[in-house]
Amino acid sequence: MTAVAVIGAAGRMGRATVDAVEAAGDLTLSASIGRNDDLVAGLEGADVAVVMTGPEGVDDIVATCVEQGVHAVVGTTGWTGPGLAKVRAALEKSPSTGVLLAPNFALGAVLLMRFAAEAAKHFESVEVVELHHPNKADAPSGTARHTAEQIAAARREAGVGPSPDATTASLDGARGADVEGVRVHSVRLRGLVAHEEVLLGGPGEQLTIRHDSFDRISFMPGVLLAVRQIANRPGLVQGLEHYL
Ligand SMILES: NC(=O)c1ccc[n+]([C@@H]2O[C@H](COP(=O)([O-])OP(=O)(O)OC[C@H]3O[C@@H](n4cnc5c(N)ncnc54)[C@H](O)[C@@H]3O)[C@@H](O)[C@H]2O)c1
Ligand SMILES: O=C(O)C1=N[C@H](C(=O)O)CCC1
Repeated sequence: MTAVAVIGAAGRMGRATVDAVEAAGDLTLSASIGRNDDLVAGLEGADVAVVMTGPEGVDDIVATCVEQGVHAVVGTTGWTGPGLAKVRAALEKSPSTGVLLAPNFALGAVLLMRFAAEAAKHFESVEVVELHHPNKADAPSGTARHTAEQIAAARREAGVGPSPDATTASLDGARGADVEGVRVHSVRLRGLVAHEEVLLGGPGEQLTIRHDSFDRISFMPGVLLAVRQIANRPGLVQGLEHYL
């Protein structure tokens, strides 16, 4: 049995993860850890931690997991740069521990990113639109950022130039955020869960690739897959696509 601690257990994703772990015959829930709980005590006896907190302080949480020798499956988005350096430093001292940073655990979203990177080599224009519930803390979504990065890398490798754009925006933000030269637009709307569209344009045609998570249950097969595999994947891995 793999013992799993869920960090951020009282949140939307944390609750779904606790239910999924409890329903899995080969996993046991060793701790449900909330904001005011002692993290180190909560990690005692855990093989894997699933981190589903907000972005604030998540670098310290993941570094603590690594220091305790507990593999970390991290769903939290909206943190990059210096935070990641902290995690890398912890991993240097504990190289057999695994950390997976997965901006999206839904299989369909992982496939959307793969298809979008392939398609973006063949179209002049590409932009990303992400649409989420209004309680989301960060923008752009981690998925949209990861999608745009993969699109940018594929276009660079294929020698495709920037998307044509003669517009001068008269208001800041009108053209969205620029992620490695790819425009990313963030919508926050009551009623939504997590959705993304990649719009690709060429002369006389458009291809739209869209993924919808209507329920957080959509993320759970990916979370469980990661929990089951992470012991065999030491070091830092970014993106669930590397586990598929
Ligand atoms: N990777 C994915 O597939 C995926 C899917 C959905 C959401 N997310 C991301 O997961 C994160 C959580 O989303 P949510 O909708 O569940 O948010 P949420 O606000 O509902 O839940 C976050 C929870 O974390 C708790 N928390 C904050 N700091 C903590 C700490 N130091 N220790 C323990 N608990 C702490 C909060 O009290 C809250 O209960 C976000 O970053 C979101 O973008 C990722
Ligand atoms: O609900 C959220 O918050 C989500 N966040 C992730 C992201 O930022 O990409 C994945 C989808 C849901």
